[in-house]
Amino acid sequence: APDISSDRSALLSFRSAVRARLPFWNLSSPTPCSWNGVTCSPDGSAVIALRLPGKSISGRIPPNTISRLTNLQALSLRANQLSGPLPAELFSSLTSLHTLSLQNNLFSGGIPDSLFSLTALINLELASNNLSGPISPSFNNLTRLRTLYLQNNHFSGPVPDLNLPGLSLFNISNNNLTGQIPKGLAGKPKNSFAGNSLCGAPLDSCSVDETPSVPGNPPPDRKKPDKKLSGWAITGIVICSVLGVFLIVMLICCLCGKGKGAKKKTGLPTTRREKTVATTGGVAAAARERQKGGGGEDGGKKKRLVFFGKTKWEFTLEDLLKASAEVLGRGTFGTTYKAALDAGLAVVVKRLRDVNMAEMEFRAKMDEIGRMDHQNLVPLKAYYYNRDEKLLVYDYLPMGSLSALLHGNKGERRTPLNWETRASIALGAAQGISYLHSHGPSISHGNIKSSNILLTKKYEPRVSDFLLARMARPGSALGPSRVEGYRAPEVTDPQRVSQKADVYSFGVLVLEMLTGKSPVVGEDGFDLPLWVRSVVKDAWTSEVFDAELLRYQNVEEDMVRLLQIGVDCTESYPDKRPSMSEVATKIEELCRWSFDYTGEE
Ligand SMILES: Nc1ncnc2c1ncn2[C@@H]1O[C@H](COP(=O)(O)OP(=O)(O)OP(=O)(O)O)[C@@H](O)[C@H]1O
Repeated sequence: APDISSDRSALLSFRSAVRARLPFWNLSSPTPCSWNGVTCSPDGSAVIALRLPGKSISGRIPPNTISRLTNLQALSLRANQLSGPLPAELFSSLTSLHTLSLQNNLFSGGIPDSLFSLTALINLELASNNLSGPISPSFNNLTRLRTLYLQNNHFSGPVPDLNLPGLSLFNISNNNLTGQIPKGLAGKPKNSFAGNSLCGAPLDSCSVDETPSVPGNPPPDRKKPDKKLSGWAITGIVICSVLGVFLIVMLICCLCGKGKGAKKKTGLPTTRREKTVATTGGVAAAARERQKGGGGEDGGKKKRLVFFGKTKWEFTLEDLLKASAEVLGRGTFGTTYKAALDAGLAVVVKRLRDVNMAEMEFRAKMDEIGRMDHQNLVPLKAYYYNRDEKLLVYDYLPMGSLSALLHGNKGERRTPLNWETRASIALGAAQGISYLHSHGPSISHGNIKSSNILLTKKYEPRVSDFLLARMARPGSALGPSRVEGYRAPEVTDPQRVSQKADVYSFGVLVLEMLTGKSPVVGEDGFDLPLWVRSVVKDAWTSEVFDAELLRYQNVEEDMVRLLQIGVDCTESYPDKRPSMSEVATKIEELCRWSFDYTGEE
């Protein structure tokens, strides 16, 4: 029979064996049921869940501690520094486990067979460790499995044919897996398999030599020892590539030197972050081309940039054309460049594509955008219009976008965003959007997402790209894939995004900031608000937060409050969503409460 005092002593042995930042446990209490991270059965007779994510627990899981919690149904030790082999001892004793999360640790070696005896398992998360060896077909024993996360490890060999009807969240990306994806997994999203040497649906089909030669054969277990490249071959390839790139660069330089003034088909750089060769300037070449060619009727005033606000320094279109440009990316409305003007000033130029607006209408629209003036918006500095070329000029924000910060390279040089910064970014963005909404019920941003939240050096947010959504030609680039994750369910026409739909997108953004998960996961239909709701419903709330946020102790309750705001904003029915100004007020209250936010610079 369950005995809470023996569970209590098991927890205490665990606690003394790990010198971790464990939460406060009131040791004078006779039962552990009120201890932080501990959940008991309703009658208080046994510990059924232990959740200690992000508590700096390192080394091996101490034997004969957690394994004595034999009624445990949920165990999360994710985002710690646990190492050594996966705890086989634990798996053989915790037979009631339905959720096991050991994600983001340093476990190594293979998966012990005892794991496959945990037949009650529903959620299994072993991602982001150093696990290796094959993925065993014995996963088929875990017939109730709904989540299987094995990504970011070193698993190798073929993918077994898994026949688990309930499996909805599945990811084996970024391993060393090879061969053909079994038919049973063909319906899973592409991203689940990325970063391996796999072929077959949903990825590209296997080339002829990779498919079985006799029809009906099982998928080949591709053995490719002969395909391995020797160190010398790799060195050769690297040297050739470097030489190749060098030659191409030289060639471009020569062409540009000769071609000054001469017409080139296009001066636009094509690759991301590619620097164009000075003076032929990326934006320049194309714009100049159009001016001379199609835009011949333009004269006088029409050639000028129209400036807004108090600009200390006005530059001319010529200055812009002379500047060297760097492609920042291709967005919904065209290509975005960073242009370095003389005197060390940098601006961002958006070359609009697919905008077929009459001149009057376009200029009126620009005036409307140019009038928006708020500390949390990226102001439109200037614009240029002629029939074939429309340019928008903004300030350049050197810290880049929130999206890049959240999902960009998680290398060591990167400063993780702490709770205070994230909450302040959410607040500033809410205030910026709320300011836009205050200009009338028909005014909405239309394209709220993390790549449109730019940051200053002090990590203050500036919302960009506002009011542009309505300019996209119907059916043009505002394609579903890029914005889908943020788009409210009722939106059918991306040109008509209501304020309540903005609130929905903002809610997704808040959930993105808290979970660290990108809502734009591609064609796999991952729905961030739905996922957060399902995890919260399972009373598993602390599991949703980004591992980086879990370092910050004592703010979990505040994080849950912000999470609730994000959940409220993403209600399916627009009328149930709060207004943007309500959201801004709530987040401001939360910031004042959580870290003495004063609202002053
Ligand atoms: N003013 C700016 N300062 C610094 N980086 C910027 C600025 N404006 C845009 N960027 C960055 O340039 C890249 C391309 O931006 P762009 O707006 O063209 O595309 P997007 O934001 O990905 O999509 P969309 O067009 O739908 O908004 C993005 O990474 C964005 O964060």
